[in-house]
Amino acid sequence: MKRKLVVGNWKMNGDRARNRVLLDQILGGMPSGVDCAVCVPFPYLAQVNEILEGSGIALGAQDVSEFSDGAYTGDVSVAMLADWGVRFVVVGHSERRTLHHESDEVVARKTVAVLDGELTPIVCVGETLAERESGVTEQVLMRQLDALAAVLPSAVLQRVVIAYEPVWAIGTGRAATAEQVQAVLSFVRGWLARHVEAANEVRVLYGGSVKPETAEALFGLPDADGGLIGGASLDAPSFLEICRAAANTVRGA
Ligand SMILES: O=C[C@H](O)COP(=O)(O)O
Repeated sequence: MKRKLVVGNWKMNGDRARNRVLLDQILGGMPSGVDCAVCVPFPYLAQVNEILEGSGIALGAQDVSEFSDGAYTGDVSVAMLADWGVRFVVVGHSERRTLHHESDEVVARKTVAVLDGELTPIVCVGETLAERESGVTEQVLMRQLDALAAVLPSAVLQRVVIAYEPVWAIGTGRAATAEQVQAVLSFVRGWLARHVEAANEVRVLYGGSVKPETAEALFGLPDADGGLIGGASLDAPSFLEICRAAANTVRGA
């Protein structure tokens, strides 16, 4: 059974002093048997890279430009992220899709850029509450995933991490039920089976109000390979407990 991956997405939170305290606590309690990354705001990449040096916890970013360089004021390229030791890049988070109007095609092009730069994209997909209630969850996921397959050959697509994040569960305290999550993860796995050679090797994460109390049940689902954690990743005891839950689901299997 593959190790689970737990990724903390700090979103637009933190400052140098708080980052140091949070990471010292996390580094002091990180269990073995789980892969872990933290995706931090751009200004803190250098600081966090230095703190994480040699720790086994990977550094991640929360967005990237689809372009390699040039007149793109305010944007950050894949090469710049790699320069600071970044290994994972969240792409197409629903907050960027909504607040920055990122289309499926933009998300796909950013994913290509990340893969071209030899980093690992964590591509977020998920439906809104209105879409779920209208019964079009699978169509939405299919559209978001098909946009990736349109620009990525199968062998390259194999290297993405997919994060299923129902928009209605993000930051709301209302996590999807285990049944709801497994149904969608299995749909994603089925899509992968049609597009890549080794669908079971691709990591598929769940994100949306994951808490220490719900982590083990969610990560223990047949198609879950870990989680993308927002709010709870800012609290070291909660994040560590979520990481332990991820490690336990593998040990107990
Ligand atoms: O990237 C993380 C997700 O948006 C989940 O955030 P949350 O755990 O605060 O609901």
